[in-house]
Amino acid sequence: MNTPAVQLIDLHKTFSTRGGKVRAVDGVDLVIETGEIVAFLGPNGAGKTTALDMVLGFTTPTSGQCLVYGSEPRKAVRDGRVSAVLQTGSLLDDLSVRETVAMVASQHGVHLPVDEALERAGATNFAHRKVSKCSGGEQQRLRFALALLPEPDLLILDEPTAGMDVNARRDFWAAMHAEAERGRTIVFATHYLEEAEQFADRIVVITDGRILADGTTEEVRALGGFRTVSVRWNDDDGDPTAALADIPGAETVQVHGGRTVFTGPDTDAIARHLLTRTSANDLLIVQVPLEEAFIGLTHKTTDQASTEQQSVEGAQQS
Ligand SMILES: Nc1ncnc2c1ncn2[C@@H]1O[C@H](COP(=O)(O)OP(=O)(O)OP(=O)(O)O)[C@@H](O)[C@H]1O
Repeated sequence: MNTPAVQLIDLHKTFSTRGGKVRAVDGVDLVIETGEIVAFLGPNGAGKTTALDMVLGFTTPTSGQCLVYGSEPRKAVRDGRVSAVLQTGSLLDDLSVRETVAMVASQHGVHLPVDEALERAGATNFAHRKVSKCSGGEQQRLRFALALLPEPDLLILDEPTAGMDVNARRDFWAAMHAEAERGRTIVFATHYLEEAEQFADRIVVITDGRILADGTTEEVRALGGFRTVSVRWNDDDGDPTAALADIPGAETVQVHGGRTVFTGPDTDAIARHLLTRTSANDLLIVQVPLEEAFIGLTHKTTDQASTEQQSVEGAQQS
C-alpha cells in the first residue's frame, strides 16, 4: 500500500500562555491518502492553523506524531514534497510578482519554469505589477505560484481565499482544481462550509483542537449536524453551570429563551441524567444542522471577510 500523504497520530500541541495552558490540538488521529482533497473546517481558534503548522514542520508536537509521506515534516519540505499557501508570510513590496517568483525559483534546485508557475496560479496578467500594488487576492495568487515552484505532491492552504471577492475566489478554486487533477494532495483550512463542500472530497470538522466529524462532504452533511438537549430547568437544582460537571456526556450549557440547553457528544446520557437525577422537565433533543452550528462563521459575507482581512493586514503593517 502507498504511504499516506499525512499521518497524525494522537497529536497534541499545548501552548503555555499567561492565562494558562491552551490545548490548541488535543488528540488528533487522522490519515490523509495521496490524491485526497481535504478541508479542515472549524471556527476561529479551533486549532486548524496549529495542526497545519505541524504538518509543515513550523512547530513540533507536544506529544504524538506527525508524519508526511512517512517521514518527519521538515524532511518532506526539504525534499520539495510539500509546500504551502499561508494567510501571511512576508513578500517584498518593491519586487514585481514575476521577480518574486524568479527570486524564489533561484533558491530551488529543480523547479517549475517561472512563467508556468505564474500561469498555473493565474498570476500572468499582473506578473509585472509591484507586490505593493497587488490586492490581497493577487498576493494570494503570488503565494500560490511560489508554492507551485517545487511541484509539490502535497499543497497546504490556510484560508487561502480570505480577503478575496466572489470572482477572485471562484477563479482561485478553478486554478486549484486544475492542480488537484494533476494528482496533487490538497489540504486546506476554511471557515466556510460552502467552500469545503464545493471543493473538498472530505471534510474534517475541528473544534477545540479535536475532530468533531470526518467524512465525505455527503457523509458530514448526512450527520445532520449536532444535537442539543434543551429543558426547562428548575432553580431548586441550583445553577446549571455548576451542575454541568455532574452530567455525563455534557460539555457546554447555555440559557436562552427560558430554556437551558446542553451540548455534548452523548445526548442520550445527558437526557437520561436530566430526567432521572434532576427535576428538569419538558425535555427536547434538538438537531442543529451543521450549517447552523457554524452560523456566523461559514456564512459571513465576502465583504465582512474582506474587511476582516484588511484589518488584519492593517494591524500587521502598524
Ligand atoms: N503561539 C501561540 N501561543 C499561544 N496560543 C496559541 C498560539 N498559536 C495558537 N494559539 C491558540 O491555540 C488555539 C488554536 O489556534 P489556531 O490558530 O490553530 O486556530 P485556527 O482554527 O487556525 O483559527 P483561525 O481560523 O482563527 O485561524 C487558539 O486558542 C489560539 O489562541
